[in-house]
Amino acid sequence: MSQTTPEQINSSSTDLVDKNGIIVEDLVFSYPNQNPILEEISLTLKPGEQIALLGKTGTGKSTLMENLVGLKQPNSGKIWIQGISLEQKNLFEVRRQIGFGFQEPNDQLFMPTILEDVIFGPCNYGVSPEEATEQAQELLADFGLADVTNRPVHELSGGQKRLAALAAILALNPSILILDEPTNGLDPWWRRHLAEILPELPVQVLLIASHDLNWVRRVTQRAMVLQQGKIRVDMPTEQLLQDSSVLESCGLPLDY
Ligand SMILES: Nc1ncnc2c1ncn2[C@@H]1O[C@H](COP(=O)(O)OP(=O)(O)OP(=O)(O)O)[C@@H](O)[C@H]1O
Repeated sequence: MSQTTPEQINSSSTDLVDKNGIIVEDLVFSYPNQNPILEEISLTLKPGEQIALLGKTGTGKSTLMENLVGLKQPNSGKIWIQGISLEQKNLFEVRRQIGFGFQEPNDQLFMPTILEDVIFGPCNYGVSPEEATEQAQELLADFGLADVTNRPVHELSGGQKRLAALAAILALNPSILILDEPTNGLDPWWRRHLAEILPELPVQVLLIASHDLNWVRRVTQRAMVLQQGKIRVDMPTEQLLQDSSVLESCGLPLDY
């Protein structure tokens, strides 16, 4: 069991280490002047789990993930990340734990070059520029981007931007990794390589939203399907992908 942080000691009695991983209780979220897109969602993602978040286009996967990382505020409900209640006063500490990959890398890369993007987070958390630069260059080389580290972001391909965004996330050594459609724009070699490296990362919880069902099968053991505001299916990924009737009923035909 990990050590209790000062935030946990100072927080209410419910913010205890037994809420490690991700815990969501009765989360409701709606966009302004709309019916809730997420309705009383409760879930527990335990340390050690690798989970797929599936669902038809527009069901709210990105919205749920953005709630989990504090980018959107639920109408009601509670979220704990690694035992820390997700609320304004804890946001800096919680965000330190989480790596979040946006569906659109352009939403993430905001510095003139990808090298600056990758060193931004570590420097923000106190790593020296020299150390951050050395680590960033290694990470970018690992992602096949050594030749473009100083090129303006807008000159990179879609796949290169996605890999650079992933390098920027991993530079912070997150304990929770949440990725929104991480294979979009990647060629088969990189899709396979990601399938190999993601499960080996030293993260406690890996949560991936994807429409790439066969890829998800290689990376996750548990799959949740979001449908009409609720988690309708929560079962082993392999079992779900062998059950065409459940997949069809969730609007997720395997062959397309
Ligand atoms: N800023 C916003 N304001 C109003 N509605 C929004 C906003 N962002 C998303 N939505 C709506 O919320 C719903 C859920 O969107 P979301 O992007 O979370 O779905 P998704 O499951 O991630 O979809 P996809 O599989 O296409 O990525 C959609 O109907 C979308 O149009």
